[in-house]
Order: sequence, then structure tokens, then C-alpha cells
Amino acid sequence: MDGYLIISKAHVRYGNTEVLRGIDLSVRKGEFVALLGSSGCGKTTLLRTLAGFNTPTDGTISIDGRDVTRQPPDKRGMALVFQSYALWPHMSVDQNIGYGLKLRRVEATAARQRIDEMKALLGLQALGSRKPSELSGGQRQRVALGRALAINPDILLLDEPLSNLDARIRLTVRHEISALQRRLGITAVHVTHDREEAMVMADRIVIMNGGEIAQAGSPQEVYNRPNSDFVAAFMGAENVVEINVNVFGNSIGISEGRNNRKAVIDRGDRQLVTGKAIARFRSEAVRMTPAGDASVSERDGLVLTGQVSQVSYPGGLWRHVVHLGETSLIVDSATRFEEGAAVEITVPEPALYIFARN
Ligand SMILES: Nc1ncnc2c1ncn2[C@@H]1O[C@H](COP(=O)(O)OP(=O)(O)OP(=O)(O)O)[C@@H](O)[C@H]1O
Repeated sequence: MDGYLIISKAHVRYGNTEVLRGIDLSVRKGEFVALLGSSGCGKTTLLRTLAGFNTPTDGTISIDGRDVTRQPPDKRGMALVFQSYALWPHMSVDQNIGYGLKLRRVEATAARQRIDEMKALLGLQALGSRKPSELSGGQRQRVALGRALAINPDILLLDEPLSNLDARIRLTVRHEISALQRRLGITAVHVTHDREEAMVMADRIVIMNGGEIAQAGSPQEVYNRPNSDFVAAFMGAENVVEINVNVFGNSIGISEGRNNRKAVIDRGDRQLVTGKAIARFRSEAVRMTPAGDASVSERDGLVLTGQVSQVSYPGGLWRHVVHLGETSLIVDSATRFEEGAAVEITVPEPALYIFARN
């Protein structure tokens, strides 16, 4: 594998429990990778393993061709920023930013200059003598970032650094961090369980599930071409229906079911065999029409028939809960359909994710 930061076949255990089960990941120099996954999937463990706080039982970690698997954290040229800012409460902003420089015995004039550079970079010039308790959450997180960057690390590791910030500040700091990372050309690995945060910040998203990598790719790839039912659901394709498919050549035939019409769609790159399948789609990726609309044809995609049971307006589009037998779907539409209305929902081929049902 080529790359700058390479994790190869890494297994990590806590006692008898294997938490990372064979992780292979290669990060390019200057790349921003987000580790995304639900609670307990092993994101933090992977980050801590990169940092050197956990040692893999099997597998290796290398940086720029150097094997660092058994090296202590302070020899790895990495800086870590946590969810809790972990700033020293009794120290000023300047002292906090300069903390790593002091540990490394950087000479006073050079340290002063570096602290000033960091403050300028992060817009903290006026706050150098304040204590952390006199700062807002966003400012504290910037100080934590300044402290991490002051030592000029090769790799920046971020563990949910934005989760303690309120929603609006989070959006700003999100963009500040990624702009800074790009400007400095620093390699970054960022842990988050927030899908949108990963989408807007990262060059590449690594989706983890149960200690393994479920899919890695650009934000567009994992969003538009999820490779499994798990990734599709995790990336927001939460509507799910069971169908029967018949795969022939470059086409997929969908058999008529209790709640769907017969249809034929392009196979695309779907890996499917004839039989039972699960179809998934996002609530906003469909067209809803009154039932029996003659303009809908079997070439338009998967056509589902149901009844509206609830309508609300979260903003922008109308949101409908639609019942199909025992299943219910969420469907967003620019047009409002009344409760009780019989409707058809057309899911066009590109928005339709289909996976074999075991
Ligand atoms: N020190 C530890 N000892 C034993 N088990 C641990 C330890 N730390 C974490 N675990 C377990 O390892 C698994 C992975 O934890 P990890 O913190 O890596 O998950 P995560 O994906 O970062 O989750 P979250 O988003 O909740 O932080 C979890 O089941 C957790 O309970």
C-alpha cells in the first residue's frame, strides 16, 4: 500500500474483547480523513492506536515509511485535539499554546514568535492573557488547536473536537479547522459520529462498523454509492422495503409485490443475484403522485403504493408518513398530500440502493 500514514491489518484488544478487527487504511500526505461510525464501533480506539496510546496485538502502523507500531506517543510527530479542550485552567491562552514548546525546551524568543503566529492564525491575538474560564467554547477549542499546531506536527488527530460546541459555532469552527488544515497542508484524521460534519470537512470518509471498515471513499462516493445495506442506512437512506429481483444482463427486473408495481431498471454496478432483496432510499429522493397516475411507467424506477397517514412541515418540503402494509416510509414532497390520500412513490434508479437479503 502506498501512502503517508499506513495502518496495516491492525487488531486491537481490550482484555478479551477484540475492538479493532483487522484495519487496513492508507492516508495520503495532506489528506483529511474522517472516521465515521456509531457509538462503540472503534473510532476512538483507532485514533488512540495511531497516537500510540494503544498497541495493536497484530498489524503495523507506519509514517512516511517508518514503522512506528511500538513507538511511544511523543516520538510519532502527531498532535491530538480532544472533545474536552483539556486546557490548563490556571494558565493563560499564551501559556496553553506554548505548553508543548516548553516541554520540548524551545528557546524563549522562538517560542514567543510561534505563540504569536498561532494566535494570528486562529484569530486569538487579543486574548493572550485570558484564562480558559474567560473564553467561549469556540475560543477554547481554537486555543486547543493552537496548542496542538504550535509544535508543528506532521499529523493532526482530532477526536470529536466540536461536539461540545453549540450548533451554530460548530458550523463556523468546522470550516475554520478544515481551511487551516488545507492551508498548512497537514495530514489529519478526524473522529466524528456526525455525518454532515464528516461530509463537509473530509477528503475521504471511512465508515466503521463493529471494529471493521465498512466503506472508505470520497463524501460523494459513500453518499451516492454505498456498498452495503449498513452504509446506505448510515448515510441516510432510511426508507426500506423488501422486494424480489430478477437479474438479467444489464437489467434488474423488480417483480410485482403487494405494495409495488413491476419494474425494470438498469443494473449499474449493483452486485446482485436473483432473489429476495432490500431496497433503500432517502425521503427526499422520490416523486410522490396520486395513486393510479397513468404517466408513471415501469421504466421510471421502483413504484410503491401506499396511504398517507401523517403530514408535517419541517421547512422547505412537506414531510409525509406513508403506510405500505406494515411498513411505513417518510417521504418529502414539494406538494402537500392530505392524510388518508392514496399515493404512489416513484424511486428513480440512481436513488435506489438494492442489496441481497440473506
Ligand atoms: N479502556 C477500555 N477497556 C475496555 N473496553 C473499552 C475501553 N475503551 C473502549 N472500550 C470498548 O471498545 C469499544 C470501542 O470503543 P471506542 O471508544 O473506540 O468507540 P467509538 O466508536 O469511539 O465510540 P464513541 O462514538 O461512543 O466514542 C466499545 O465497545 C467500548 O466499550
